[in-house]
Amino acid sequence: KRHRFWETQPVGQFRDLGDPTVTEGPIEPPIPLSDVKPDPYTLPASYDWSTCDISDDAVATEVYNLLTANYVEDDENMFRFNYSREFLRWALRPPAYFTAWHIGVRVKSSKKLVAFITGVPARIRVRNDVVGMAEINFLCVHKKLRSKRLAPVMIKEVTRRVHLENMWQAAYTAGVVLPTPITTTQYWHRSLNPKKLIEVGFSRLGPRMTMSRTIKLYKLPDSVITPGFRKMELRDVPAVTRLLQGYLAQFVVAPDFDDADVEHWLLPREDVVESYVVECPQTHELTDFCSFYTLPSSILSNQNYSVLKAAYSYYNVATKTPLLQLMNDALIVAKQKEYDVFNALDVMHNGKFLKELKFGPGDGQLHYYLYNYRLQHPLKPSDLGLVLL
Ligand SMILES: COc1cccc(CC(=N)NC(=O)c2cccnc2OC2CCNCC2)c1
Repeated sequence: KRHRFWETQPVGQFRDLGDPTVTEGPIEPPIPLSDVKPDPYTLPASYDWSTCDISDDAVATEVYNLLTANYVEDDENMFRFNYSREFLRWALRPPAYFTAWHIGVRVKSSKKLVAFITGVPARIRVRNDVVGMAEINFLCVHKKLRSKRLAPVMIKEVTRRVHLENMWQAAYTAGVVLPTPITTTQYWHRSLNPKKLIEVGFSRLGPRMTMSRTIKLYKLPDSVITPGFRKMELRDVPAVTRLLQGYLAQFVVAPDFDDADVEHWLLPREDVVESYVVECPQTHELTDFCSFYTLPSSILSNQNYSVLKAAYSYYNVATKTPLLQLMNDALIVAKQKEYDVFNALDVMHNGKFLKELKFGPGDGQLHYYLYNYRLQHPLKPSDLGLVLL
C-alpha cells in the first residue's frame, strides 16, 4: 500500500524487517536546535495554526466538541470515542507538559477549530535505553476536511515543536497499519451490562443463548473478594511507584514512571481514572495494584441509549494476589460504578486473564509505533508495557 508521507519519515520501513544489518535504536541523530525549522509549516490557504490552552474552559469545550463529532469511530461506524473535558485536561497536562504541543487548526475567517493533534512528554524505556519521547495522540481532522492532506502537515508541525524541546523520538498508536508497527495488539471486551451491549449492537447474543442465560453468564459478585482491596490514595504514591517500576522492568518497552508521574497518571480522578491497591491487613504493605481509565463512546444511532460507558484496563501489578482475582475485583468495582463494558489489550500479562474472566475478542487491532527509533523485529504484545490513552 502506498504510504506517500510515511515513506519520507524516519520510521522503520517494511523493507528493513528481518534485515540483520539494521541496528536497534534512533534512526536519525538529533540536530542542533538552531537547525530546527524556526517557523511553523505552511497550512493550506484560509487555515491558521492555533495553540490550544486546554486549561481555558472555552478552548477545552472547543476541543471536546471537535473530538465528539469527528474523532475515531469503530469499524462499523456505530460508536465514536467521547473523551470528556476533564479526561482531556488530565491526558494533556502531565508533569513537564508543553502547551505548545497542543496544536489546533482554525479557519482564518470564522476561527472555527477544525483539526487537532497533541504531544505530551514521557520517559519511555526501550530495552535498557530510557528515552525522552513525545506521546502523540488525539489527531483529529473535521469530517468535512478529510483527504485535504492536513494530517501530514500536522504531524510535521508537532514533530517540529517536539524537536524544539530537544526531543527526537515519539510513541503513538493507530487502528491502521502504517510503516511499521513495533507490535500489533488485539483488543478484548468483558461485558458488564450485556443487555445494553446487545441492545445497542456492541455485542450479539451468542448461538443457543437466551438473554437471561447471557445476563447470568456475566453476573459478578456485589463486592470485591480480596482482603485489603481499596482505592489508591496520595500516601500510596511511593509504594505504587516501587510496585510499578518493579513490574514494568520485565517489558521491552514501558514507561519509566517516577513518583510525580504516578501521582499524575494513577491517582484516582472521578470519571477519568480509577486505581486500587491491595494493602496487606497484617503488614500494611501494598502488594498489588490495578487501574482502569474512563472513556465513554457516543452511540451513533440507537433509540434508547446515547452513551456507552466503557472502562479501559490501564496498569495492573499482581505480586501476592493472583492476577485473575485482582482483575476480577476490578471488574466488580467497574460493574458497581455502572460501566457497561471493560476493555483490555492483550499487552503485558493481560493474556493470562482475558479468556478466564470471560473477555471476548474485539473485531479490531491496535498497532503501536515508535518514531525515529528502530527495533530489529516486531515485539509480541506481551513484551509491551505501555498503555496509551
Ligand atoms: C466502542 O466504541 C469505540 C469507539 C471507537 C473505536 C472503537 C474501536 C477501537 N478502535 N478501540 C480501540 O482502539 C481500543 C480498544 C481497547 C483498548 N484501547 C483501545 O484504544 C485506546 C488506546 C488508543 N487510543 C484510543 C483508546 C470502539
